[in-house]
Amino acid sequence: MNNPLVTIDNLTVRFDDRLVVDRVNLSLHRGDIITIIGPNGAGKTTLIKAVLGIQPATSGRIERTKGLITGYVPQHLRLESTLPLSVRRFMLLSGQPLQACEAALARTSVDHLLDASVHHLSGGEQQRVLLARALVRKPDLLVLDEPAQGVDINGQAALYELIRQLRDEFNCGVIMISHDLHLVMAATDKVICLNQHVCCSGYPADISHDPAFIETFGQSVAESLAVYHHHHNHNHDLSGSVVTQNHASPALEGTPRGCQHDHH
Ligand SMILES: Nc1ncnc2c1ncn2[C@@H]1O[C@H](COP(=O)(O)OP(=O)(O)OP(=O)(O)O)[C@@H](O)[C@H]1O
Repeated sequence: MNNPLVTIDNLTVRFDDRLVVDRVNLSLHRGDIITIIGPNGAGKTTLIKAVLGIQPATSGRIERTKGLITGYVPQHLRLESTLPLSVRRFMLLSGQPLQACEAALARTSVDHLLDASVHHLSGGEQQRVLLARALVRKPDLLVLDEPAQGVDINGQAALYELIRQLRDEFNCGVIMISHDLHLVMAATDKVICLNQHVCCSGYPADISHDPAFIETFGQSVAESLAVYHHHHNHNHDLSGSVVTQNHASPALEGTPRGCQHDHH
């Protein structure tokens, strides 16, 4: 196994004493596609910002391989709407030459939009332009915050396929957040279900049966994806915090709070 691009060890992030990420461990290698799923406010964006090095840890350790080049597709593209901005100029803001920008746009199939205004792109076009900008520096690690938002269902499948191809071409690692559970199950390698702490993680075929997954996403979603059981003995309240129960196994002492179940 190659050395990890990023290692996260017991990462905890609090905002004003509010626990948002709770003792998360993660390591990301070249070739990995890791998808983080979880409810709104579960700490997903905070976690990937920590991976990017733009969110400091309250405690724990984030280690990134020396010289790591990251490409980031943020959740929202916040641009001053009164400022005229073409795709060409937006791409050049990356500091890379026009030729590299054009090649990246061609790779995500939006090179025909070079002279279009970024303010007038459709949802799908915008995501592909953002992906091109993330690619232009030939990243070792692609970090994508809901890359398929605003993209229609056929476009979503194509986008996930493109991400897989890019992983192969660039031999990079990919970590992304997604709410498109069916596509995640079909198109990613490893899934982490986050609700402040890691509720469950593993390969899609396993995680879709995990009671922690069922608890987080509901029975009907889980049933549409499949079912199987292991012992899971914690619950979450509405804020996502773990509701302590009295029957935690002594054998699991020292494991992160809320992870008192077998992992797959
Ligand atoms: N810089 C910040 N200062 C204070 N609170 C923050 C900050 N960033 C995020 N939060 C809070 O931390 C919690 C987790 O936010 P985060 O964006 O990580 O969640 P998420 O899982 O990505 O949610 P969503 O699926 O809705 O995008 C939220 O309650 C959010 O309001």
